[in-house]
Amino acid sequence: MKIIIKNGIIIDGFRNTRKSNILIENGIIKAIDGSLEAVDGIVINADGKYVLPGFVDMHTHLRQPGFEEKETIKTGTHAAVSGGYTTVACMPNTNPAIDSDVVVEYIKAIAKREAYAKVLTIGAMTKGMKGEELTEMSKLKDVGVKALSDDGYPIMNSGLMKRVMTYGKMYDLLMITHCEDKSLSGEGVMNNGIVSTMIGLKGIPHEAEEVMVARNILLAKSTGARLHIAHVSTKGSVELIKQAKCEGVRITAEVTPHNISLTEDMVDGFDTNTKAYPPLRTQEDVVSLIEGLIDGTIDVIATDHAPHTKKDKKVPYSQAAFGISGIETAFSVVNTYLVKKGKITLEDLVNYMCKKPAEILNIPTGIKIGNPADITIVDADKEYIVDAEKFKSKGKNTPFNRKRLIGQIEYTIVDGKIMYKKDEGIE
Ligand SMILES: NC(=O)N[C@@H](CC(=O)O)C(=O)O
Ligand SMILES: [Zn+2]
Ligand SMILES: [Zn+2]
Repeated sequence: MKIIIKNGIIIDGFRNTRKSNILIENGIIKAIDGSLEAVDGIVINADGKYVLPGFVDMHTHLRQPGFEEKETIKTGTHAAVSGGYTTVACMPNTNPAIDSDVVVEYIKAIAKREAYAKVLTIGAMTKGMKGEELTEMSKLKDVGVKALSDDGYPIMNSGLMKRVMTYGKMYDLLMITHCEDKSLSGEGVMNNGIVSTMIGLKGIPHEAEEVMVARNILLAKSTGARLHIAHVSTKGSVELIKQAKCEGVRITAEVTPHNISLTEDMVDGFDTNTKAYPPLRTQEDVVSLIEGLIDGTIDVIATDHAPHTKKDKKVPYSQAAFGISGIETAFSVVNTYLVKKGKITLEDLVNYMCKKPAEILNIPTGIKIGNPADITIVDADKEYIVDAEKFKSKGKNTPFNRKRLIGQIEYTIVDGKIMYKKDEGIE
């Protein structure tokens, strides 16, 4: 099957932006040429649109197996392509956790049958994510996990974390850490500060994150493991990561779209859709996270797509589940709050949402001849009002509901197949 994408502005991921045409054949980018003529295949008119490499999300919760009422591999990847993502790496906090080769194979089998996007797996660091016993990393590596993480269940025991990193280094597996010192975050449900005091909710202090960022940096330094800090949310963490990079520690980091666009003030009103780990922080933190992206301290924007049911969220704030369903709004949030405000360019967005995560996960990316045809076409100026009820995700839990955002996904092409087209359900 052939597809030709005509007259779009191509941001190829190699800092070479130009107006041209792309020919896709047998799932591969076959030619990029301004003089390409129509072929006997599908012609997509991308005039006035941007043609980008497919987004890569290195932090997605697909919930299957075990929490299919929140999301499944099918609905989560349907949401992914409607958000412009062609590859997602799924976190292991499922039930059972992704802590053995059997669970990885199970996910791969379902993804092969049902997924709209490519699914990579992240294995657990400890069995059942209990923070007690290491998983069999060599087996996980053999079945293709891209990284290890106990996301959601931070490993409090430093000795154990050091052993995880020592073995992780042996198998050259990326260590993705959710940095939260439970003894400091305690019963907290939002950022600890003026707002939490005013509205009477228990706070999570910034040092709950920073203590663990610092510890994990020290352990990565001594073991030589490759460390990736998940969902960085504070100014102090940015400073610690910056210093670690200066010292040559093998470290990368990500931020979420919500942590670089919203602040703790949103919690006033008790909308449980603002509740996530890490919590929405202060304006000073937001500024520092964006500076971190710009100066290269932070490498990646990852969604931490964390779908929950209405039942999980329709409870008092303190009891609601942590997490935001974010994969369908990620592009427009980053476009609205960063690109349209002149803080970063669309080329930068491609760097944070395609290039860097693909490099860290060691998968091909970018629009160049011979690469898999993973392509997202966007209208960067189109405004729309978010309607969570229309999400493909089962999780309608978004703090952006009914907000006006700029930028819409027009097409998402995975391995040369159109997996999403705006206004048209592709089932
Ligand atoms: N981010 C969240 O608030 N929740 C995540 C877990 C996590 O990423 O820590 C979830 O699985 O629901
Ligand atoms: Zn986490
Ligand atoms: Zn997560």
